[in-house]
Amino acid sequence: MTSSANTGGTGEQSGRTGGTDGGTSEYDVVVLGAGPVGENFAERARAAGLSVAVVESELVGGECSYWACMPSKALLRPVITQADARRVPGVRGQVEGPLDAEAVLAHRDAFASQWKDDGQVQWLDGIGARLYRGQGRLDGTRRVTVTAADGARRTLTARHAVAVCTGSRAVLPQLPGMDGARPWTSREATSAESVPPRLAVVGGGVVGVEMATAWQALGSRVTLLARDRGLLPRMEPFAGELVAESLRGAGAEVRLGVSVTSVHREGGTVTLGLDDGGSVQAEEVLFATGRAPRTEDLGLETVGLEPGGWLDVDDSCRVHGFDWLYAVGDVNHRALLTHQGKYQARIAGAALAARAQGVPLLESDPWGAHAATADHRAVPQVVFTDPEVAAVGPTLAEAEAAGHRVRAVDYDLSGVAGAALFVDGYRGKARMLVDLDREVLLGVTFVGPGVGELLQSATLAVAGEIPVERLWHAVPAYPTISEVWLRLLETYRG
Ligand SMILES: Cc1cc2nc3c(=O)[nH]c(=O)nc-3n(C[C@H](O)[C@H](O)[C@H](O)COP(=O)(O)OP(=O)(O)OC[C@H]3O[C@@H](n4cnc5c(N)ncnc54)[C@H](O)[C@@H]3O)c2cc1C
Ligand SMILES: NC(=O)c1ccc[n+]([C@@H]2O[C@H](COP(=O)([O-])OP(=O)(O)OC[C@H]3O[C@@H](n4cnc5c(N)ncnc54)[C@H](O)[C@@H]3O)[C@@H](O)[C@H]2O)c1
Repeated sequence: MTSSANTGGTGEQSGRTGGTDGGTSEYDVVVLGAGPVGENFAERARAAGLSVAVVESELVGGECSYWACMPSKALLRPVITQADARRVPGVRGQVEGPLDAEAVLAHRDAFASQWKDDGQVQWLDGIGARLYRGQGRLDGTRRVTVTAADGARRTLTARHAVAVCTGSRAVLPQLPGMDGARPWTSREATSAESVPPRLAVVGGGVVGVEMATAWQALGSRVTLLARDRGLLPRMEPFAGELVAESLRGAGAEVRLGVSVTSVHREGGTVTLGLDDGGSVQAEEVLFATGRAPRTEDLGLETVGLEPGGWLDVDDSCRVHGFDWLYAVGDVNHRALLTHQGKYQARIAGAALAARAQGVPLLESDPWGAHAATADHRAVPQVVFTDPEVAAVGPTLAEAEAAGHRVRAVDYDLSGVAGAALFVDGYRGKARMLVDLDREVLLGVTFVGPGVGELLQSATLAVAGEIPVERLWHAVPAYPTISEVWLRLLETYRG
């Protein structure tokens, strides 16, 4: 740790500057990528008194702020509000018309900060981290080069650590015709400025179902094409079933078990060839077919790692085989979620600080301060569709495959007074998984309107390993949707 860092300064020590070679600067920590994860890692390192350089090639705030969480949820919030309101007597008649798409898109633009990062740059400045704009690449042990847009290069060296927080990007399948098809990825789906008359969505994962929900409600005729037998294949099957039913009810076409074999654009129309011999036409096509790590142009080969792959890490998010290289957030493929990446940043930041201070033994046991245990045991996720899906921990199939003796306890949410009051004709389902050997919960899934805000109660139960006997004393308020907890526990206890 440097003395300048302890006073809250940037701790930078500069070498030569000028020309296209901007010289060398030294910091305790160099962070590659200023998405939510890089920002949080930088903040933790600064809080520990370490000097920090952050390198960003696009916008400070990352994918999440401009092309993922923020704009997608700003698009979806009006959709869900309208759908809920239409199910409440006395309100229904007041919200019958279509959404005001122009206003929704403007609301989205505001939540994406008009794709400007001034606010987040100011925040970085406020924590005393130094921002370098440009493409960062590893250049051997503890060295990073930064190439700015004008080609100017400088070198940063790290006394303690380099943290790779470069996130992920959308993957496009290699299909005949893809080159000229100008498909949407999640970036266009979250930032488009007008509503296409018809939108084909390929992929039934989270991006596919959320964007199908948003654009159908904004006025597109959506065809959702999923190659799996159900939507949201990584969640409990009833989640995808209820979301598919609702999308169809909203007017979208949902086709399951079908693969796209070709894509062809002619003028304003794109035609998708399907493996069942059929075809689909639309003005735009979104490929929501998963993510790849942003590691292909990162200089990984200079430290003996393969470019283009996910970076495998231990529970402190340190790359296997290195004592100075961390990989945090999407890029390590543990859980591709903002909140989980930020959690990793808090854990990895604490581990880095302890190591920098020479602490001899880290708290690396499960649930210790330096082990991102929740990544394995308690990852929460909300899918912002209508109905919402909120889940934490493994599904029944995953728990059984992992060898747990488990009982799934199901409850129809329409039987809960708070749910019936929430909207007319409430449709939803809850499942909790009880580990029969320890009598604690392994996982919980809720599907239904308004369940997103219930999820933290389930996360507390799972991460806290609260015994079922004690949960019995956690009395849910009447008449809220959370009374489903009582019903689940009653069902379990018989
Ligand atoms: C449409 C969509 C919706 C989503 N919605 C949600 C949601 O509701 N909730 C949720 O929890 N998660 C959501 N996610 C996932 C979430 O966006 C990611 O998990 C999160 O952005 C990961 O953060 P990160 O910091 O690891 O990476 P990113 O946000 O991808 O940030 C990485 C940063 O690194 C920069 N970078 C990359 N390479 C370099 C380099 N060589 N040099 C310098 N800088 C570099 C990039 O420009 C970027 O700014 C969504 C994803 C998508 C696609
Ligand atoms: N609300 C949220 O928390 C939220 C929202 C959006 C995204 N995310 C995160 O972003 C990540 C990326 O989401 P995603 O939906 O892009 O990926 P995903 O991996 O969740 O889903 C991709 C889907 O595309 C399908 N697929 C892959 N290749 C295909 C092909 N060639 N043809 C047809 N289908 C194909 C897969 O079977 C899968 O169902 C997820 O891990 C998710 O956690 C989170």
